[in-house]
Amino acid sequence: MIKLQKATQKGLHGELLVPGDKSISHRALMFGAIAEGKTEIKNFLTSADVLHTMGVFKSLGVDIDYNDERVLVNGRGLGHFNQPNQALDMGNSGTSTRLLMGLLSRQPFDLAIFGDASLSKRPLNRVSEPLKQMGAKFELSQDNYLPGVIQANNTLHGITYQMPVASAQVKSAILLAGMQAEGETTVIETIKSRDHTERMLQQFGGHIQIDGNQITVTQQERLLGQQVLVPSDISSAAFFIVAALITPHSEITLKNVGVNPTRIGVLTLLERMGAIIEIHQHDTIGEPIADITVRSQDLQGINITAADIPSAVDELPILALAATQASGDTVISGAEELRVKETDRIATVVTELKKLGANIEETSDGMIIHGGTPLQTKVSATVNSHGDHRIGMMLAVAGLITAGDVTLQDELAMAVSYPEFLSDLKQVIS
Ligand SMILES: O=C(O)C1=C[C@@H](OP(=O)(O)O)[C@@H](O)[C@H](O)C1
Ligand SMILES: C=C(OP(=O)(O)O)C(=O)O
Repeated sequence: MIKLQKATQKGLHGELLVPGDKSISHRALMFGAIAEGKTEIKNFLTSADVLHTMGVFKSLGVDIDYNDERVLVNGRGLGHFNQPNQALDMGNSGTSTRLLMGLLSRQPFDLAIFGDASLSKRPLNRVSEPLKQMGAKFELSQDNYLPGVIQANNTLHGITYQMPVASAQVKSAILLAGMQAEGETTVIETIKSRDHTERMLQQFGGHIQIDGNQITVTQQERLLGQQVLVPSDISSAAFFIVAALITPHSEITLKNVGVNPTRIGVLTLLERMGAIIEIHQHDTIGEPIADITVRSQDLQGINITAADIPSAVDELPILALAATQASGDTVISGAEELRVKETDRIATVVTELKKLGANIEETSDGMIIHGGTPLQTKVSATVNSHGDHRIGMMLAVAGLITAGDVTLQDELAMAVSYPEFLSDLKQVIS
């Protein structure tokens, strides 16, 4: 439990390099492990979720060496893992679980998998169903949840799969299995989700065909170890971008942020709300990177609909906070996916922001935020992350501008994606 810091009259200032991208760090370990030769990863995120992916590969016999400068993965090639002598711990990480169910769906031995209480409530049939159509075998609690077993299996075959839900985890699981399957595997998306798996497969020398929202892979002969530079995580930068926008007299620059077009929904939505965001893009290979500068600014409410959600899915809690300070209403719809994240993020955002005086209502697929309400507590308020890192960080940003004392419970959840968040926040408070 901690007492949240407030912004001063001078606002928030400074330059920050937020940690490496979580989605890309998971994938760099995965591709490094199945490639031949060494993969060196720089600006790797050492947060709890990614360390669970690393732990899984160590249990599977992959030699991984890491220090503050870099991670070195000694790849074993596809299908050359050792049988682990314990169940694989996925912690709190949906990305580890779902991507590894695809990557490990063709192994000569059973793999028991488990996760924490939150992860054990998150649906897995969205990946197990298409993977079973490819020949994979799973035993899951109530056919849908952890704990479970990825059963021994030596053949996979390609499928064509029209995605019923916009999810990069589902798409990636199918592609990672498709790389080990006979024939072609095609995934068709209605709304494009983050494409880090596709980009990294290309970087590691794999074959992939991308035609609009249709992605096809075939069995990969061999992938070769690479140098991977992980951009700073836009999902982490988003907390500082909104903090600067809603705290008077602020100006913050975020360095080397990943601005992959499938991830920048938070920037385009804030721009629709009236924010002026300076984006200075650098030349890079693989993933685009930019320095982002933002100053405090008046915002207006907007409508956020289903087509906007995939590229901003993890940023909706912090966007909801921005909307409490905008003039007019913000209506978020088509966001039912938020109900199956680390918490039901529609319910937790609404419950916790109400404690700080926000005028916000829950709907079945989103929320309505009546903006322009100053955040304040009568005397003091205690808010709770509910064990969800993004809810904890959003509340810490809300605390900056809330009149009255705010205490945050379960702040340690932030370590899932951003262990140094509170000290970085302290650094920009003038
Ligand atoms: O593929 C990924 O790395 C992720 C995909 C998203 O999940 P869904 O695929 O469930 O939308 C996102 O919420 C998660 O934080 C990371
Ligand atoms: C939803 C998230 O992650 P995951 O699905 O990997 O647990 C997140 O980081 O907000």
